[in-house]
Amino acid sequence: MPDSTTSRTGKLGFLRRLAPRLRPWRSRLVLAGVLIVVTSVISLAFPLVVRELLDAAFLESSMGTLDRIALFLLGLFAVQAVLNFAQSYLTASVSENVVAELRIELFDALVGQSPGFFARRRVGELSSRLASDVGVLQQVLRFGVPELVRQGLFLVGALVLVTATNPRLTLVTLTAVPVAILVGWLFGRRVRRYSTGIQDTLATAVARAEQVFTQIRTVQSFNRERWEAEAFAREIGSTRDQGLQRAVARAGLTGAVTFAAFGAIVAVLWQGGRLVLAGDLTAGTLVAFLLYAVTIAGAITSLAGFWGNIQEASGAAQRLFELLDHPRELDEPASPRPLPRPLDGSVRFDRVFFRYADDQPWVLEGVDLDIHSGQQVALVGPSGAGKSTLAALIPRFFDSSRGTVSIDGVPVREVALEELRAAIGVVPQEPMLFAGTIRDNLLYGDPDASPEQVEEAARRAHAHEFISGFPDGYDQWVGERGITLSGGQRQRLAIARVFLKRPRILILDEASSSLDAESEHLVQDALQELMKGRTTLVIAHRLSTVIRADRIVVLDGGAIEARGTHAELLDRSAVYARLYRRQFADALAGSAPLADGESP
Ligand SMILES: Nc1ncnc2c1ncn2[C@@H]1O[C@H](COP(=O)(O)OP(=O)(O)OP(=O)(O)O)[C@@H](O)[C@H]1O
Repeated sequence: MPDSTTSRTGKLGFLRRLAPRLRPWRSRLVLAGVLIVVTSVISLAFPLVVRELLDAAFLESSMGTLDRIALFLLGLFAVQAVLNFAQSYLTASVSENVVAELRIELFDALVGQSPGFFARRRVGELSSRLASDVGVLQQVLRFGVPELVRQGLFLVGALVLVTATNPRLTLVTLTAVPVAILVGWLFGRRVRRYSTGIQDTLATAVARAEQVFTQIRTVQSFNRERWEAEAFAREIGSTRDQGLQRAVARAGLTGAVTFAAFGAIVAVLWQGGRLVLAGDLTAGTLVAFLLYAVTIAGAITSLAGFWGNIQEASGAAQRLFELLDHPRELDEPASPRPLPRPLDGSVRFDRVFFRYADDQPWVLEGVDLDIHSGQQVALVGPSGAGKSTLAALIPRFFDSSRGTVSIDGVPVREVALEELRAAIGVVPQEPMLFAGTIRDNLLYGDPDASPEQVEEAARRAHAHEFISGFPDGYDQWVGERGITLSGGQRQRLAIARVFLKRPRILILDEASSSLDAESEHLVQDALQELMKGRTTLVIAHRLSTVIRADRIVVLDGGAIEARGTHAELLDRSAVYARLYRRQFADALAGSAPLADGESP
């Protein structure tokens, strides 16, 4: 899903964006640059030494000179090897650091985005960007850029040296250049197009795999393993096909450029051979010349290959920077207003309108609601009435489109997000845990809590009993999303987590699915304990909750239809009476929740 808001960078534009990230590593880069120059000079000197060696051996028939030059060459290459090693280490250390920072920066940018941002994207795709697009950039930084510098030096150096040796032969060598440029331009664009396609389909495939793994029970219960595997295979197949097309484009690029370059060498050999035969050139000079021609040919080939890499990296970088540049939908206030201390915890909705996007219908239309400090308000209404949406506006998971939500008289938009959210505890309908130990999950509520505090919170949430029953107690491992626990256990851990957070305001979304009577009782008890002394907005699905609440608010079609106590509403609100009648049959049968996911 492209982000239209971001600027498109040019092909080399990403290097400009990377430059500030390279700045802290200036000294290492300069040193690496110096090493590249020195090793390149050694390589460039090689043909000259070879000329001396050959001419000394063959023209002067001097065995001593031959030995000395051979030894000198060995020493020179030993030095070059050491310097190359140092240069590789330096560039690797810079690229590893820069790429790690880029990944961290991207994660920071993503984790600060609103739930709406994630609702519009596939999570697996974002993970893939974080892994593979950044990986492509790493390759270019680590190998591509140093090679670009080295081969550039080879090209210029060798050209200068051959021109000094024999300008006419140089012209023959240079015939390869326009051919290489043309071919590079033609094939390079294709390489980029296929690379972008590969990264995109790979991201889609990874996103699909991730979705399947996290919802494996749904997949298996519908017997869709084969079907999912085939869909995955189709996407991977498309990646493979594009990979092959890219390989063809690349091979075409390299092949054509190599042919042009080596064609030029043959031309030099032919022309130079005639000069040697005519006595205008020594054999040593021709060999030196040939070595330079090979160097030039190699440089042109490498630079063409590098062009392909650049095209690929540019596509990856573009997508990364689009994500990095994506503006936050929820901005931190420029000069945040502090919440009063101590916080009373009153919540007020003032003519609040909300829709999820400009082209979508209103979900909330002019909601006015006052929740006094310490009050328990039950929000009821038919499915889709906007109850969860209303609750989500308090911790600013979304911003109201019009109107104001405020806490103790301070609009939530003007409070620093961290302070705002620290004041609010949320127990969702289906609490999710993280893969880790029970303790890790509880500490999410307060990383600094002592083991005693953790246990106290677990006791108050009626979780200590079952935790103690586990072989590893608080260190028991719970699987991905807490899959190894029962629904009721997960809910009680989620409640304990909020106990540790000690928020002033609570948002509860009651589970609409039924737990067994015992488990239900424990969860209700834990929630009652949690609500004590806190301002609570509970999206109610149970009669008992509604009856206990200080006030009931009936939401219908995005507007408040009625408010009052249970008895008042039975008289006054047709919507409530209807919800209640449906609930009544269930209530007689036990404490089962409402049918159709509706509130009473
Ligand atoms: N992220 C979203 N993007 C677009 N529309 C959404 C989004 N989330 C909810 N909606 C829509 O907003 C409306 C209100 O949804 P909401 O979840 O607030 O209702 P609810 O009263 O909590 O329902 P339920 O009791 O079934 O949970 C629905 O029509 C729903 O389709």
